[in-house]
Order: sequence, then structure tokens, then C-alpha cells
Amino acid sequence: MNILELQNLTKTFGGLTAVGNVDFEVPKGKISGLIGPNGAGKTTIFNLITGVYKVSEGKIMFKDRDITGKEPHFIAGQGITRTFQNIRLFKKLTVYENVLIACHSNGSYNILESVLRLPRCRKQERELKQKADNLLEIMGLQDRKDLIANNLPYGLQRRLEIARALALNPELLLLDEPAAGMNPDETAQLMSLISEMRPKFDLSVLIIDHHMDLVMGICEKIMVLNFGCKLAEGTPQDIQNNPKVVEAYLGVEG
Ligand SMILES: Nc1ncnc2c1ncn2[C@@H]1O[C@H](COP(=O)(O)OP(=O)(O)OP(=O)(O)O)[C@@H](O)[C@H]1O
Repeated sequence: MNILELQNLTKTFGGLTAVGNVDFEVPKGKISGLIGPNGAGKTTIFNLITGVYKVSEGKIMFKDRDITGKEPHFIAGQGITRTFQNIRLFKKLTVYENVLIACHSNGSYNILESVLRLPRCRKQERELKQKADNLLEIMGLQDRKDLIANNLPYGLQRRLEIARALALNPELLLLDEPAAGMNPDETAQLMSLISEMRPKFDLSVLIIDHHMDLVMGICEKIMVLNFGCKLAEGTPQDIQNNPKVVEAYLGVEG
């Protein structure tokens, strides 16, 4: 069963076709990968899925519902959250505050209940704090919860971004270059973390990354883009043995 389907997806910017007629299914409960050379259209696809860019042509189906053209907040509310290529955190707030703020987006009490500190509000706040603590524990950030986010090592800032995305209770998590800037040890730790959190949160995951060891190591299905078009899709083995992919991407140093 598929959680997400891209049907004939196209995005043009003026005369440039950033994404052209792409069909791709993301299976439910699996980790999938989206790879391709720089400028191939990968981040544009994330921006289309999350409603940041408007689709030029084609359809995006999430859990069999058409979400094409919907606003980002609606799509996030349906269960798709993401991280960004350039980390986006509240850099001057603590690690804990960063996660707690994200958890609060699920709170359902109103301003009056909050100002009057009514019991329903106090109960929810306790639950949200508990949730933030759990997320920090799972992401291995509990012992740094009082640090200012900007002072975290880069690899841990990436983990914090994932914790914030998980706080929104996604069913589909989109990770845009989660291992960018990480050394091989940090990348290996991130791979185990993603593999462990997938069943823990009952997630489907779609990852963009240039680290082939990460993508080939944890993805069950991979799509390769080149110049905005789908070049190949299949298992890591299919992709590694595909001469077109080797020529377009894997054979390129860097
Ligand atoms: N807002 C925009 N306006 C104009 N062109 C854009 C815009 N966003 C992306 N593009 C163009 O679309 C193409 C695809 O870009 P995109 O960022 O999706 O590639 P990518 O595969 O994610 O690359 P990278 O691996 O370098 O992040 C590029 O030619 C890019 O310059």
C-alpha cells in the first residue's frame, strides 16, 4: 500500500522545468530515498509535496486523498512534516524549548483556558512536556536539553530538527539531506536512529541525501532524478546496477 503518490508531477519556473512528469509511489511503513545530482529537482519535489510551491501540472495523493494545491499548514495537519537542507531552528532558544514549541502545535486549549490556568489546560501542558521529554530521550538529546540550540554541534542540531518534525505527529516524514555536514560516524548513528524511529512512530520516511552509504543502507526503495525527470527507480541493488544511474550520478566524484 502507498502512503503518497506523485502523478505526472511537473513544476516549471518561467522557462525552466525543475520537475517534469514525475510519477513515484512512496510505500507505507517503509524508508524510501530520492537521489540525483545537484539541481535535479529533489528539494523542489519536497516543496511541492508540502505545499510550499504550487504544482504546475499533475497530482499529489496522500492516503488516497488529493492534496494538490493545498496550503502548507493543511498538509502538515494531514500528517506530512519535513526537515530542511538548511537547518531551521529557534537558534536562541534551548533544545527543550525548541521541541516544546513544536509539541504545543498539537495543544487544543484556548487562550482563555490558558490565561485562567484551567485544569484541562494544565493537564495538556503536563502531557506536552512529557512528550517533549520523550522525544529528546529518543533522539539522544536529553542531557543537552538546557543548551541553547545554536551551541549544539551541527550533527545534533540536525537531530533536534528531526525531533521537532516528529513532535507534529507525522505519518510521512520528509528528510532533506539529514546527513549533510556529518562525518562517517555521525552518519552511521543517524542511519540507526532513522531505522529505529520508523517503527517506533509508525512512520513512512522519504529521504533526500547525497551520502550513498546512508541511502543504500536504509532505503528499501529509491527513485533517481536527473534534470527534473525520473531516471530510474527500484531497490538499492537495482539502482546500483543501473548503468544510466552510474553514468548520471554514482560515477560522478564528489
Ligand atoms: N524558487 C525557484 N525559482 C527558480 N528556480 C528554482 C527555484 N527552486 C528551484 N529552482 C531550480 O529548479 C532546479 C531544481 O532545483 P532543486 O533545488 O530542486 O534541486 P536539488 O535536486 O534539490 O539540488 P541539490 O542537491 O543541489 O539540493 C534548479 O535548476 C533550481 O535552480
